[in-house]
Amino acid sequence: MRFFITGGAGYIGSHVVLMLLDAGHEVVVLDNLSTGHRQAVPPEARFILGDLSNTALVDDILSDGPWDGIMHFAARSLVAESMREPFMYLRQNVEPALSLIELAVRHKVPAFVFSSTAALFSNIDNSIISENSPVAPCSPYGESKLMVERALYWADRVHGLRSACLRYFNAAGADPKGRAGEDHQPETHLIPLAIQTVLGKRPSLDLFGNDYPTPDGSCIRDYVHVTDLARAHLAAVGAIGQRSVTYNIGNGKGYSNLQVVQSIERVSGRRMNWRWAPRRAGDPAVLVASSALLQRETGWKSAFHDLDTIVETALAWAEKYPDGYASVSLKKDAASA
Ligand SMILES: NC(=O)c1ccc[n+]([C@@H]2O[C@H](COP(=O)([O-])OP(=O)(O)OC[C@H]3O[C@@H](n4cnc5c(N)ncnc54)[C@H](O)[C@@H]3O)[C@@H](O)[C@H]2O)c1
Ligand SMILES: O=c1ccn([C@@H]2O[C@H](COP(=O)(O)OP(=O)(O)O[C@H]3O[C@H](CO)[C@H](O)[C@H](O)[C@H]3O)[C@@H](O)[C@H]2O)c(=O)[nH]1
Repeated sequence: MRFFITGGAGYIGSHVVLMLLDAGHEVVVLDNLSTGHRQAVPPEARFILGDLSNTALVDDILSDGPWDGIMHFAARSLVAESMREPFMYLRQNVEPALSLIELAVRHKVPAFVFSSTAALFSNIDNSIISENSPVAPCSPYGESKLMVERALYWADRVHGLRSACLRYFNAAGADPKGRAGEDHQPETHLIPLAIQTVLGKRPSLDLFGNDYPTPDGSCIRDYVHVTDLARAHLAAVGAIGQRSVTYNIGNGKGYSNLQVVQSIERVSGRRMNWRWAPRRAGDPAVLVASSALLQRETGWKSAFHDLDTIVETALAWAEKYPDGYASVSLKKDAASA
């Protein structure tokens, strides 16, 4: 099969690219490298440096069909940043996505897979979140993803574009073979920051908020291994067929921010300095997924069930590449692309 991947040089996109290539598929990646890394895209994939908002470029790429699907990862994706820059988030996450959806319709692409998010939910009653739970984003980031989900709904109703909206809960971990990992500059995610702290690359870690309605007062998140997440993309393409689908993707188990610190200390065998800090704007207290629908309809099951096994892979990658992708050399044939 042949896929067009936006944001394939990013954390989740690069793991999906690896999985598609491993399965023998053909992949074309468009990425502006704003938060991604050229080294994250293997030479077996075609890499195009460019911005999604360049509609002429995207039109040109899609003209070179036929395609079996588009996977759209490229976005701004930081909850806290979106609370400071709401219009930038709404504009940059929604406008290029609308153009891409229109082009997918025009070029008759049979499947559109969209990176949606748990940030669609406020979850005020701290329940397990299913696809039928009420959506109520706590941040402009979550709102921007909801807008794109709605655009995809209308693209299906009016034009028959079939899509999969995959609502990832918290992606974590690294490729078990060590070929890709998480490297954001600057890093804002809890697990990589805590790993950098335990490895002595940061003096200490702030945990945002100890007054949430949870057992230890810190937020609870559902961490799903990035390779399990990648597998869900292949499963979703298989499920699309004659209809559009929406799936929540997590492990169904929540870990508090404090438990994340404890897991990293346990797995690494080292202690880290951390302290409580004020709440971070835009954070719901508890986000835990029910992925029962995805499991029932596609047979998907996570291979990494508990946080320690997820953390092990993230720690292994961080130890192998202490400066992230800056420590990874660009393969010779990729450098010329
Ligand atoms: N990381 C998570 O836990 C998580 C959870 C839920 C949803 N998501 C969503 O999954 C997707 C991937 O997240 P990630 O963590 O891999 O992020 P990331 O920042 O690592 O990857 C995004 C990639 O898109 C590229 N990009 C951004 N804007 C672009 C543009 N205008 N044109 C071309 N390329 C562009 C970046 O350079 C980067 O390579 C995002 O849409 C994000 O909102 C992530
Ligand atoms: O230094 C830090 C960083 C984070 N946190 C806390 O750790 C938890 C997880 O935060 P992350 O920044 O690691 O992840 P988010 O839950 O904010 O967001 C991630 O998962 C979401 C879905 O749940 C989104 O889609 C988003 O793109 C993705 O970055 C939050 O309570 C946050 O406040 C800290 O306490 N200290």
